[in-house]
Amino acid sequence: MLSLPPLYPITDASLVEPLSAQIRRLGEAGFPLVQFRGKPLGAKEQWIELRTALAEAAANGGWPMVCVNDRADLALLAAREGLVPWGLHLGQGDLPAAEAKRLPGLAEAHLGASTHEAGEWEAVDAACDHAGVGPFRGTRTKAGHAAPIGLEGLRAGCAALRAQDLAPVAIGGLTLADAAACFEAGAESLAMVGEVHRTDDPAALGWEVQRQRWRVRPPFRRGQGLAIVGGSGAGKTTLGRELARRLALPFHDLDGAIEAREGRPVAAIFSAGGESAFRALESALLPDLLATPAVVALGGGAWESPVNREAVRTAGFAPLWLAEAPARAWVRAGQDPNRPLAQDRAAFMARWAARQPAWSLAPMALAFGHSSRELASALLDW
Ligand SMILES: Nc1ncnc2c1ncn2[C@@H]1O[C@H](COP(=O)(O)OP(=O)(O)OP(=O)(O)O)[C@@H](O)[C@H]1O
Ligand SMILES: O=C(O)C1=C[C@@H](O)[C@@H](O)[C@H](O)C1
Ligand SMILES: [Mg+2]
Repeated sequence: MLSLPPLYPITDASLVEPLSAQIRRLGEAGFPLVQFRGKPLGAKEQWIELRTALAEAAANGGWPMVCVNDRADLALLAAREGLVPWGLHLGQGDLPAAEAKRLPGLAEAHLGASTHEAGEWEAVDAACDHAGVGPFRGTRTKAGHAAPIGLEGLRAGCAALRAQDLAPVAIGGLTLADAAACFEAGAESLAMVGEVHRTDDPAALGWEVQRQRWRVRPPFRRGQGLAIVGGSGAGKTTLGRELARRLALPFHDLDGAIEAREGRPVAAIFSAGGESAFRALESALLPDLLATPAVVALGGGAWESPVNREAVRTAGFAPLWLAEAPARAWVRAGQDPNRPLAQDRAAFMARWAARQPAWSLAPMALAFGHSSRELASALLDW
């Protein structure tokens, strides 16, 4: 099943703040995925805002990922400009997902559907990988909406979607107080409009919703090995060391293990044999670190290799994507002399954007500005 963030913010076109500014602000707050909902604005304004938002995200490591609501035409136009959105969310009356998938540039886009009742829950277009389930309750942000489904409806909808391997997204007037019940009812993610724009601290809201999800569905089992993946400077080594200490498991840092084995720093390995020599060492050493349960922090590029991903899977380790905002990671790792691929900001961001689809195969952990210690505590609070 597709891995989604615990909280999925949606833009609100009734606000004075332009949609592109909302997306920038939510990305900076630490949200990896935001839905661009431009209704009821006209096509011209929606297009300007969408293009601005996608261009800004592209220059910032593909963060946040943007899912376009309703407008396959605008998603297509964006893709034609090389600004392929993360996904496209389609309502019951919009272009069918299977047709949207045929549009040039959108074959890889994540397609979502809106579902409101039995019948719709069981018959989602096979081209989709996630679907909204709602409305949970009546909401002022959507006029003429379907009847509220409440907790029982949500439970039935989520079960039907999960049976089709679709990630269920609860939606419709949700607040923080609903989070635990919605996750217990089977939601993978909570979509919010009102609550996320009402608060003056959306990061705190995102953090609390994440905690609720982990309490209901821990991202790994005690005793199970953990493989932390994500970009350079995300904090994998720091978090990994902290988690290992608290779990009383060994800690291995893949970069550190390579340096110990080779007797020289990462930068020296890169200058002597190039990136390919380093990648070969990564793949050769990783299985040793996965031999017994441990917390393993992978290097920034290690998860791109299908061989390494398969090694983690067959070892029974739980992968965890430390999904940090790339702008924050750059401040920490940028121009570090021992990080050869973190020297030029534009190249760092382009690489981050290219790697994000692979990282996002793993369940994510979001820091929202918290320290590694706080993140470790939240991850173990179950
Ligand atoms: N949550 C956090 N808040 C603030 N600073 C952090 C956080 N996590 C890590 N840092 C700091 O950021 C820097 C980079 O962290 P770290 O080395 O753990 O990243 P990494 O993901 O392992 O990077 P790489 O892939 O290059 O090995 C360190 O100085 C660390 O102390
Ligand atoms: O982003 C990358 O590809 C890298 C990140 C570091 O962790 C090291 O593994 C090395 O510098 C390569
Ligand atoms: Mg590291």
